[in-house]
Amino acid sequence: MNELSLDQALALHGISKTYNAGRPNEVQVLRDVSVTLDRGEVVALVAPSGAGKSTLLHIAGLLDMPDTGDVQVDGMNMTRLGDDARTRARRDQIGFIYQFHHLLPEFTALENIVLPQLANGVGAAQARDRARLLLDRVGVAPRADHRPAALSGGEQQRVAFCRALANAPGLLLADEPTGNLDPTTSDQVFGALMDLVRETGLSALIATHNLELARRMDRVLRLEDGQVVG
Ligand SMILES: Nc1ncnc2c1ncn2[C@@H]1O[C@H](COP(=O)(O)OP(=O)(O)OP(=O)(O)O)[C@@H](O)[C@H]1O
Repeated sequence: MNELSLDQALALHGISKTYNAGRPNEVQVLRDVSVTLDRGEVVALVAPSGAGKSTLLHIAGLLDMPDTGDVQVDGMNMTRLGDDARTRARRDQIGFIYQFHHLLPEFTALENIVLPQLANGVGAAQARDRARLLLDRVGVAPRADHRPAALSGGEQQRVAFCRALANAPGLLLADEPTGNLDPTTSDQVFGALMDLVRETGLSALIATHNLELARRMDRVLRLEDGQVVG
Protein backbone atom coordinates (compact mmCIF):
# COMPACT_ATOMS: atom_id res chain seq x y z
CA MET A 1 0.00 0.00 0.00
CA ASN A 2 1.11 3.57 -0.69
CA GLU A 3 2.08 6.09 1.97
CA LEU A 4 -0.80 8.25 3.14
CA SER A 5 -0.13 11.95 2.73
CA LEU A 6 -2.02 14.57 4.72
CA ASP A 7 -1.00 17.22 2.18
CA GLN A 8 -3.03 15.57 -0.53
CA ALA A 9 -6.73 16.18 -1.03
CA LEU A 10 -6.95 13.21 -3.40
CA ALA A 11 -4.59 10.37 -4.26
CA LEU A 12 -5.49 7.65 -6.73
CA HIS A 13 -2.90 4.91 -7.02
CA GLY A 14 -2.86 2.16 -9.64
CA ILE A 15 -6.53 2.41 -10.57
CA SER A 16 -7.82 -0.06 -13.15
CA LYS A 17 -11.39 -0.55 -14.30
CA THR A 18 -12.89 -2.92 -16.85
CA TYR A 19 -16.60 -3.12 -17.65
CA ASN A 20 -18.15 -6.49 -18.59
CA ALA A 21 -14.91 -8.36 -17.85
CA GLY A 22 -14.62 -11.70 -19.64
CA ARG A 23 -17.60 -11.00 -21.91
CA PRO A 24 -17.52 -10.19 -25.64
CA ASN A 25 -18.44 -6.57 -24.81
CA GLU A 26 -15.55 -6.13 -22.35
CA VAL A 27 -14.22 -2.55 -22.19
CA GLN A 28 -10.97 -1.83 -20.37
CA VAL A 29 -11.41 1.82 -19.45
CA LEU A 30 -8.63 2.63 -16.96
CA ARG A 31 -5.20 1.00 -16.83
CA ASP A 32 -3.04 1.60 -13.77
CA VAL A 33 -4.02 5.27 -13.41
CA SER A 34 -2.42 7.33 -10.66
CA VAL A 35 -3.44 10.93 -9.90
CA THR A 36 -2.69 13.15 -6.91
CA LEU A 37 -4.12 16.56 -6.02
CA ASP A 38 -2.45 18.73 -3.41
CA ARG A 39 -4.66 20.67 -1.03
CA GLY A 40 -6.01 23.80 -2.72
CA GLU A 41 -4.96 22.60 -6.17
CA VAL A 42 -7.38 22.90 -9.09
CA VAL A 43 -6.67 20.39 -11.85
CA ALA A 44 -8.26 19.97 -15.28
CA LEU A 45 -8.97 16.48 -16.63
CA VAL A 46 -9.06 16.56 -20.42
CA ALA A 47 -9.82 13.55 -22.58
CA PRO A 48 -11.56 12.56 -25.80
CA SER A 49 -15.17 11.42 -25.42
CA GLY A 50 -15.39 7.88 -24.08
CA ALA A 51 -11.84 7.92 -22.68
CA GLY A 52 -13.05 7.28 -19.12
CA LYS A 53 -13.33 10.73 -17.49
CA SER A 54 -16.67 9.98 -15.85
CA THR A 55 -15.46 6.56 -14.73
CA LEU A 56 -12.39 8.11 -13.11
CA LEU A 57 -14.46 10.83 -11.40
CA HIS A 58 -16.98 8.29 -10.12
CA ILE A 59 -14.17 6.20 -8.64
CA ALA A 60 -12.54 9.29 -7.07
CA GLY A 61 -15.98 10.31 -5.73
CA LEU A 62 -16.58 6.88 -4.15
CA LEU A 63 -19.59 6.30 -6.40
CA ASP A 64 -17.95 3.34 -8.13
CA MET A 65 -15.27 0.84 -7.11
CA PRO A 66 -12.06 0.24 -9.06
CA ASP A 67 -11.02 -3.33 -9.90
CA THR A 68 -7.56 -2.58 -8.51
CA GLY A 69 -5.89 0.37 -6.83
CA ASP A 70 -6.38 2.68 -3.85
CA VAL A 71 -8.45 5.82 -3.40
CA GLN A 72 -7.37 8.24 -0.68
CA VAL A 73 -9.34 11.38 0.17
CA ASP A 74 -7.87 13.85 2.66
CA GLY A 75 -5.22 11.29 3.59
CA MET A 76 -7.79 8.59 4.40
CA ASN A 77 -7.78 5.34 2.48
CA MET A 78 -11.35 4.79 1.27
CA THR A 79 -10.78 1.61 -0.69
CA ARG A 80 -11.72 -0.87 1.97
CA LEU A 81 -14.45 1.09 3.73
CA GLY A 82 -17.85 -0.52 4.16
CA ASP A 83 -20.90 0.90 2.38
CA ASP A 84 -22.08 3.10 5.27
CA ALA A 85 -18.66 4.64 5.87
CA ARG A 86 -18.24 5.30 2.12
CA THR A 87 -21.62 7.03 1.99
CA ARG A 88 -20.69 9.18 4.99
CA ALA A 89 -17.28 10.06 3.54
CA ARG A 90 -18.89 10.97 0.21
CA ARG A 91 -21.48 13.18 1.93
CA ASP A 92 -19.02 14.93 4.27
CA GLN A 93 -15.84 15.24 2.22
CA ILE A 94 -16.74 15.39 -1.47
CA GLY A 95 -18.83 17.76 -3.57
CA PHE A 96 -19.98 16.58 -7.02
CA ILE A 97 -21.10 18.69 -9.98
CA TYR A 98 -22.47 17.18 -13.18
CA GLN A 99 -23.03 18.55 -16.66
CA PHE A 100 -26.76 18.80 -15.90
CA HIS A 101 -27.79 20.47 -12.66
CA HIS A 102 -29.92 17.62 -11.20
CA LEU A 103 -31.61 20.08 -8.84
CA LEU A 104 -34.82 18.82 -7.22
CA PRO A 105 -37.58 20.46 -9.32
CA GLU A 106 -40.18 20.78 -6.55
CA PHE A 107 -37.86 22.76 -4.26
CA THR A 108 -36.57 26.34 -4.54
CA ALA A 109 -32.93 27.20 -5.23
CA LEU A 110 -32.42 27.92 -1.53
CA GLU A 111 -34.10 24.69 -0.42
CA ASN A 112 -31.94 22.67 -2.81
CA ILE A 113 -28.89 23.95 -0.90
CA VAL A 114 -30.50 23.63 2.54
CA LEU A 115 -31.58 19.98 2.14
CA PRO A 116 -28.12 18.34 1.99
CA GLN A 117 -27.16 20.28 5.13
CA LEU A 118 -30.25 19.09 7.02
CA ALA A 119 -29.35 15.54 5.98
CA ASN A 120 -25.96 16.17 7.57
CA GLY A 121 -27.48 17.28 10.90
CA VAL A 122 -27.09 21.06 10.45
CA GLY A 123 -29.87 23.16 12.05
CA ALA A 124 -32.44 24.79 9.72
CA ALA A 125 -31.50 28.42 10.48
CA GLN A 126 -27.78 27.80 10.03
CA ALA A 127 -28.42 25.85 6.81
CA ARG A 128 -30.49 28.70 5.38
CA ASP A 129 -27.79 31.24 6.29
CA ARG A 130 -25.11 29.21 4.55
CA ALA A 131 -27.34 28.68 1.50
CA ARG A 132 -27.95 32.43 1.21
CA LEU A 133 -24.25 33.16 1.60
CA LEU A 134 -23.34 30.70 -1.16
CA LEU A 135 -26.08 32.01 -3.49
CA ASP A 136 -24.84 35.52 -2.86
CA ARG A 137 -21.27 34.51 -3.79
CA VAL A 138 -22.38 33.23 -7.20
CA GLY A 139 -24.78 36.13 -7.83
CA VAL A 140 -28.03 34.19 -7.61
CA ALA A 141 -29.30 35.46 -4.23
CA PRO A 142 -32.17 37.41 -5.87
CA ARG A 143 -33.44 34.10 -7.30
CA ALA A 144 -33.25 32.18 -4.00
CA ASP A 145 -36.98 31.50 -3.83
CA HIS A 146 -37.40 30.41 -7.44
CA ARG A 147 -37.74 26.78 -8.47
CA PRO A 148 -35.17 25.42 -10.96
CA ALA A 149 -37.59 25.61 -13.92
CA ALA A 150 -37.83 29.39 -13.40
CA LEU A 151 -34.04 29.83 -13.58
CA SER A 152 -31.80 30.21 -16.63
CA GLY A 153 -29.36 27.40 -17.48
CA GLY A 154 -26.46 29.41 -16.07
CA GLU A 155 -28.38 30.16 -12.87
CA GLN A 156 -29.35 26.51 -12.46
CA GLN A 157 -25.72 25.48 -12.74
CA ARG A 158 -24.62 28.17 -10.24
CA VAL A 159 -27.17 26.80 -7.78
CA ALA A 160 -25.81 23.29 -8.40
CA PHE A 161 -22.31 24.60 -7.49
CA CYS A 162 -23.70 25.97 -4.21
CA ARG A 163 -25.40 22.65 -3.47
CA ALA A 164 -22.12 20.78 -4.06
CA LEU A 165 -20.43 23.09 -1.54
CA ALA A 166 -23.32 23.07 0.96
CA ASN A 167 -21.57 20.77 3.42
CA ALA A 168 -18.16 22.45 2.99
CA PRO A 169 -16.34 19.49 1.40
CA GLY A 170 -12.55 19.61 0.98
CA LEU A 171 -12.68 18.07 -2.48
CA LEU A 172 -14.78 19.04 -5.48
CA LEU A 173 -15.23 16.72 -8.46
CA ALA A 174 -16.88 18.17 -11.54
CA ASP A 175 -17.85 16.40 -14.78
CA GLU A 176 -18.16 18.97 -17.59
CA PRO A 177 -19.72 21.50 -15.19
CA THR A 178 -20.48 24.07 -17.90
CA GLY A 179 -20.74 21.63 -20.82
CA ASN A 180 -24.42 22.28 -21.55
CA LEU A 181 -24.13 26.09 -21.63
CA ASP A 182 -23.45 28.37 -24.59
CA PRO A 183 -19.83 29.58 -24.80
CA THR A 184 -20.40 33.04 -23.25
CA THR A 185 -22.51 31.74 -20.37
CA SER A 186 -20.09 28.84 -19.89
CA ASP A 187 -17.23 31.31 -19.56
CA GLN A 188 -19.06 33.43 -16.96
CA VAL A 189 -20.39 30.50 -14.97
CA PHE A 190 -16.98 28.83 -14.98
CA GLY A 191 -15.52 32.10 -13.67
CA ALA A 192 -18.06 32.06 -10.81
CA LEU A 193 -17.11 28.46 -10.02
CA MET A 194 -13.40 29.25 -9.98
CA ASP A 195 -13.94 32.27 -7.69
CA LEU A 196 -15.91 30.09 -5.30
CA VAL A 197 -13.30 27.33 -5.37
CA ARG A 198 -10.42 29.76 -4.78
CA GLU A 199 -12.24 31.63 -1.97
CA THR A 200 -13.01 28.43 -0.10
CA GLY A 201 -9.55 26.91 -0.67
CA LEU A 202 -11.12 23.81 -2.20
CA SER A 203 -9.18 21.20 -4.13
CA ALA A 204 -10.88 20.36 -7.39
CA LEU A 205 -10.64 17.91 -10.27
CA ILE A 206 -12.66 19.30 -13.16
CA ALA A 207 -13.28 17.36 -16.37
CA THR A 208 -13.73 19.52 -19.44
CA HIS A 209 -13.48 19.33 -23.22
CA ASN A 210 -12.82 23.08 -23.24
CA LEU A 211 -9.07 23.77 -23.47
CA GLU A 212 -9.57 27.48 -22.75
CA LEU A 213 -11.17 26.60 -19.41
CA ALA A 214 -8.53 23.93 -18.74
CA ARG A 215 -5.80 26.55 -19.09
CA ARG A 216 -7.38 28.59 -16.28
CA MET A 217 -6.65 25.78 -13.81
CA ASP A 218 -3.36 25.04 -12.02
CA ARG A 219 -2.52 21.93 -14.02
CA VAL A 220 -3.90 19.89 -16.91
CA LEU A 221 -4.06 16.08 -16.89
CA ARG A 222 -4.82 14.21 -20.10
CA LEU A 223 -6.48 10.82 -20.15
CA GLU A 224 -5.51 8.80 -23.22
CA ASP A 225 -5.93 5.09 -23.91
CA GLY A 226 -6.90 4.46 -20.32
CA GLN A 227 -3.84 6.17 -18.89
CA VAL A 228 -3.08 9.64 -17.54
CA VAL A 229 -0.37 11.49 -19.42
CA GLY A 230 1.02 14.92 -18.58
N1 LIG B 1 -21.66 0.85 -16.75
C1 LIG B 1 -20.97 0.64 -17.86
N2 LIG B 1 -21.00 -0.58 -18.47
C2 LIG B 1 -20.31 -0.81 -19.60
N3 LIG B 1 -19.52 0.09 -20.23
C3 LIG B 1 -19.46 1.32 -19.69
C4 LIG B 1 -20.17 1.66 -18.48
N4 LIG B 1 -19.89 2.95 -18.18
C5 LIG B 1 -19.06 3.41 -19.14
N5 LIG B 1 -18.79 2.41 -20.05
C6 LIG B 1 -17.89 2.52 -21.21
O1 LIG B 1 -16.61 2.93 -20.72
C7 LIG B 1 -16.01 3.89 -21.60
C8 LIG B 1 -15.70 5.15 -20.80
O2 LIG B 1 -16.91 5.77 -20.37
P1 LIG B 1 -16.93 7.15 -19.57
O3 LIG B 1 -18.37 7.53 -19.39
O4 LIG B 1 -16.09 7.03 -18.37
O5 LIG B 1 -16.22 8.11 -20.63
P2 LIG B 1 -16.08 9.71 -20.69
O6 LIG B 1 -14.66 9.98 -21.00
O7 LIG B 1 -16.67 10.33 -19.49
O8 LIG B 1 -16.97 10.06 -21.96
P3 LIG B 1 -17.79 11.40 -22.34
O9 LIG B 1 -16.79 12.51 -22.43
O10 LIG B 1 -18.39 11.04 -23.67
O11 LIG B 1 -18.82 11.61 -21.26
C9 LIG B 1 -16.98 4.09 -22.74
O12 LIG B 1 -16.57 3.26 -23.81
C10 LIG B 1 -18.31 3.63 -22.18
O13 LIG B 1 -19.13 3.12 -23.19
